[in-house]
Amino acid sequence: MTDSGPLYLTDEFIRNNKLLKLDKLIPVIQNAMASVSKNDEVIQPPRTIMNIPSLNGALLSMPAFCKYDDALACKLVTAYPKNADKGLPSVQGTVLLFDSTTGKVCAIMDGIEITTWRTAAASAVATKYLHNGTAVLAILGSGTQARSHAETLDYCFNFQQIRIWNHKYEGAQTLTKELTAKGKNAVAYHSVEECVQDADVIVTATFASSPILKGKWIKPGAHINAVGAGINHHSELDVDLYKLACVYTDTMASAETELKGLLEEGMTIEEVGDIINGTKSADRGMITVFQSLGMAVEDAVSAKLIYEEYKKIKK
Ligand SMILES: NC(=O)C1=CN([C@@H]2O[C@H](COP(=O)(O)OP(=O)(O)OC[C@H]3O[C@@H](n4cnc5c(N)ncnc54)[C@H](OP(=O)(O)O)[C@@H]3O)[C@@H](O)[C@H]2O)C=CC1
Ligand SMILES: O=C(O)C1=NCCCC1
Repeated sequence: MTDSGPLYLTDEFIRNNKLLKLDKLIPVIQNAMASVSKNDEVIQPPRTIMNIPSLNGALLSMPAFCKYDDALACKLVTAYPKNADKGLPSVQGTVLLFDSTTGKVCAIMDGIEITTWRTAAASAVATKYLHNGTAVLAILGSGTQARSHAETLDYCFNFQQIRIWNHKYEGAQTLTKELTAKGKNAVAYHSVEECVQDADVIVTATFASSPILKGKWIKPGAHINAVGAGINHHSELDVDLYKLACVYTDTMASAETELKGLLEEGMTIEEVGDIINGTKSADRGMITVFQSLGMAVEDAVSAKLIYEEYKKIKK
């Protein structure tokens, strides 16, 4: 019996062959978020986060199984915030996709495309279920996640204006120019306060280790997708903002450890999946925060989608 070994799909191949298109990815991520909040459909142990302080880096191990998509996978991902100095992405990874019936590895995939788009897709789903307005999008940060969030949220909600702030203004200008070249009404800002004033939807996607976004700047009813993980996953927003808002996350199992600081402040946190499933209802008049942690099941269902799309083009 011959075995040619697992398929290997690079980020470039996934990107060039459009194996992760938003119209297919968003429903798959929505279903994964909903499934997490139904007890029997996802197996996803809290991820291992190995911080390496001497190197200013971290390695995360993220296994998951999703019954609905029959997706069994494990992502290993690193976060090295200073990598831009070396011309490398800050977040890099590899996803192993397994045959769930035998445990055999069927594909090895680079993890940048998956991480980039599944994170933005999760924010889009959260925005859809927690918010009504759609006029102004403000993005804090101008890196990979800022880009994918601009594209994905605009694809879903067709914003009238996209505002960009970055701690280095040149980054905001560069992303603004890219968006303008794609026909968007995009504006770069020097000040966070001005950038988020009257914004309907805000994204924070930075490595900031102390708050960059304050509650007093946010208009009532605005929705925030807090994506960045600096020192921890809740370092970009000030405590006043969390106190003003209804706070949601993707999985409480990870929140117990990764959002311990917020829980210890007495904050109530709920899963977006419960809102999708209709088992809880969102108060849409309130400021809402989706504290995105990132889930292994999102990687698993994205890898499965890529694999299925790959099989179609190879037929
Ligand atoms: N929730 C989730 O599922 C995921 C979360 N993440 C997190 O999202 C964040 C962004 O990741 P990604 O876009 O891939 O990274 P990038 O390196 O591509 O972008 C990082 C952005 O943060 C800015 N930045 C860096 N340091 C600071 C600082 N001290 N204060 C304010 N801004 C800063 C950078 O600006 P400049 O380049 O000009 O220095 C850049 O705009 C990270 O925290 C990452 O860990 C990533 C993947 C998934
Ligand atoms: O979910 C992920 O993938 C990540 N989350 C936090 C930082 C790095 C990647």
